[in-house]
Amino acid sequence: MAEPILAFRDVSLERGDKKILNHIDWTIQPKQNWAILGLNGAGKTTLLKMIHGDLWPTDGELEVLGGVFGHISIPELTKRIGWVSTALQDWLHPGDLVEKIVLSGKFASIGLYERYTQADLQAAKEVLSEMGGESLIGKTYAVLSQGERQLAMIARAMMAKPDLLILDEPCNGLDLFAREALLQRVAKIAQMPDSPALLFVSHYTEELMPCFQHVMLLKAGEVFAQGKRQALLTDDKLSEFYAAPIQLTHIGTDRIAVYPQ
Ligand SMILES: Nc1ncnc2c1ncn2[C@@H]1O[C@H](COP(=O)(O)OP(=O)(O)OP(=O)(O)O)[C@@H](O)[C@H]1O
Repeated sequence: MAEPILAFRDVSLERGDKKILNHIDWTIQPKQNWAILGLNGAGKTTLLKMIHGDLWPTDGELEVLGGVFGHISIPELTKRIGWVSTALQDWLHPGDLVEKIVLSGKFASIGLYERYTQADLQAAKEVLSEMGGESLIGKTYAVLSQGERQLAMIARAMMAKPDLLILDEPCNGLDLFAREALLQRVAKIAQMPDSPALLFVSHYTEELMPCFQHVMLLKAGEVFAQGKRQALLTDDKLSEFYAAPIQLTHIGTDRIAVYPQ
């Protein structure tokens, strides 16, 4: 059997006397795309930082892209992981051209410090166009809308041809239509023949596109439930998860929205 994209084996993380993540057992198999839902403070960002090698387990074993922490080079690992989050945007240089920001993804750098060729720059423009951002070529990052910035971030992540693409609340700050466009883009990436494994973190069930067939419900640092979306995105399971009465609305045939009752 092919090696998993990642495997948490009884992983915990403590800071002082606080258990931030508690006995996490979770495996992503190749060709699976996962979504993580959890309330504020559930531990989602901490979990992602662990996958990216920014935080290490205090207990248990963590394997990512075929390497077990403690036996792999973290800088080599992070080159294989694309990361899209609005937090990352604060680090970018707003005066840079969008295509150069996309190209920087190849070198996993903020700004361009490595030598690059015109062919590299052309490849960055092609990735940007492939992601639906052709009209952004030649613009500086500073003038882009939030939706356009997120698209550029996705192109930047894809530039490195990652094996795993983490989308950490990528719809933050997007209007209804920009959000839907971004979600459709994510669904298209999932359909690409050489698509990376996708890991999508959100607070909102309506953002979980059908390409996310697997879901983890994370609650207070523990896996409340994990598995196929049909089993988890239900009225009963989600009201138990949120410990509150909810109203669940179907959107089309395969998406749902949830509101407090
Ligand atoms: N270094 C740390 N020391 C102590 N507590 C921490 C540390 N880092 C995170 N925490 C706590 O761990 C919990 C989980 O934080 P985390 O940021 O992972 O949650 P989250 O699910 O991403 O939340 P949000 O949806 O609000 O972004 C929070 O209660 C947070 O205060």
